[in-house]
Amino acid sequence: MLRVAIPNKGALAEKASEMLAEAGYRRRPGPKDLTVLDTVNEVEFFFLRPKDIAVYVGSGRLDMGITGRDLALDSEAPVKERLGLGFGGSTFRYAAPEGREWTVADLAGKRIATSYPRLVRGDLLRHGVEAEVIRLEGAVEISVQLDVADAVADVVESGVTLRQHGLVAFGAPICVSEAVLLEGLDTEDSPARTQLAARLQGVVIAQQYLMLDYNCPAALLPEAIRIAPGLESPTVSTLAEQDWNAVRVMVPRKQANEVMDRLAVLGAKAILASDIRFCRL
Ligand SMILES: Nc1ncnc2c1ncn2[C@@H]1O[C@H](COP(=O)(O)OP(=O)(O)OP(=O)(O)O)[C@@H](O)[C@H]1O
Ligand SMILES: O=P(O)(O)OC[C@H]1O[C@H](OP(=O)(O)OP(=O)(O)O)[C@H](O)[C@@H]1O
Ligand SMILES: [Mg+2]
Repeated sequence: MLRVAIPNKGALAEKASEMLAEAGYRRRPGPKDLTVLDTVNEVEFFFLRPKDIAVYVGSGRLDMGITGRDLALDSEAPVKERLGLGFGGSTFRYAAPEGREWTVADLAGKRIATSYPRLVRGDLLRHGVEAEVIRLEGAVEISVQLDVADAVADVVESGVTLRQHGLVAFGAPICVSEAVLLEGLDTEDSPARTQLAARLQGVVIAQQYLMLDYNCPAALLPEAIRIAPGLESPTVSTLAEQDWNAVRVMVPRKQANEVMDRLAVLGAKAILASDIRFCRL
């Protein structure tokens, strides 16, 4: 039985559970259940605090886990990323009161509030900066106006919370994060482990790509394929109308409109984009 940790609450919990349900795994029956046994797929899920998940996986007591890359780094647990899951995206950044140009070197001798103390200490060490790291549980951005800290290091998603508290981010991001599927450093693949990773990858790709269908004069096909080359090679079939082809190709969701515009300008017709629900590549 594969033992897998899932966030029980917080920013990643709902999407992690939804992604596993899309991948065909059993849902948690109630919001307070701490374990779910999926006997069909030979997986037992443990619903844990996202901050603790890398610790459990690193200890070898659990085989895999879903949590944030930034949380896993801060845990310093011996784990590695098997797969990026494409949600829970954020950056982890220094920020300080607006009105002057800050650099990381300016943090020397300052008090820095954060919920990710090990991540911050490691980064300060790399920069050769000595500063006091103050560990807070949350609402870190308020610590500067309450004079508990001079600067913060925190998760930035939209940047709204920083702006609301008169702070500006500076320096390169300490971490560019997303939700990840983790496993221990020395792990052997089992059918259940390979299946979980492959199914989740199928959902990630299905969410990141669209299926594009279009009709195209045969003479324009090479140029059309240059515009949308697909993951491996587009499927090309012949239409009843002479010298026309029907083409089917996967395109990244973010580029879909631009690709459709370019195909239309080229002379393609009946360009249709549709969702992909699941896939195995
Ligand atoms: N807007 C956001 N706020 C907080 N965390 C976010 C956000 N967007 C993405 N994340 C990611 O979610 C993870 C934090 O999860 P966590 O459950 O600790 O969040 P939380 O909502 O702050 O929960 P709690 O406040 O109960 O600790 C990190 O990996 C972080 O990068
Ligand atoms: O850039 P933004 O979109 O504003 O998001 C980032 C903010 O959201 C999170 O706080 P959360 O609501 O989780 O509260 P917490 O600080 O108590 O964890 C995070 O810790 C930042 O404060
Ligand atoms: Mg939080």
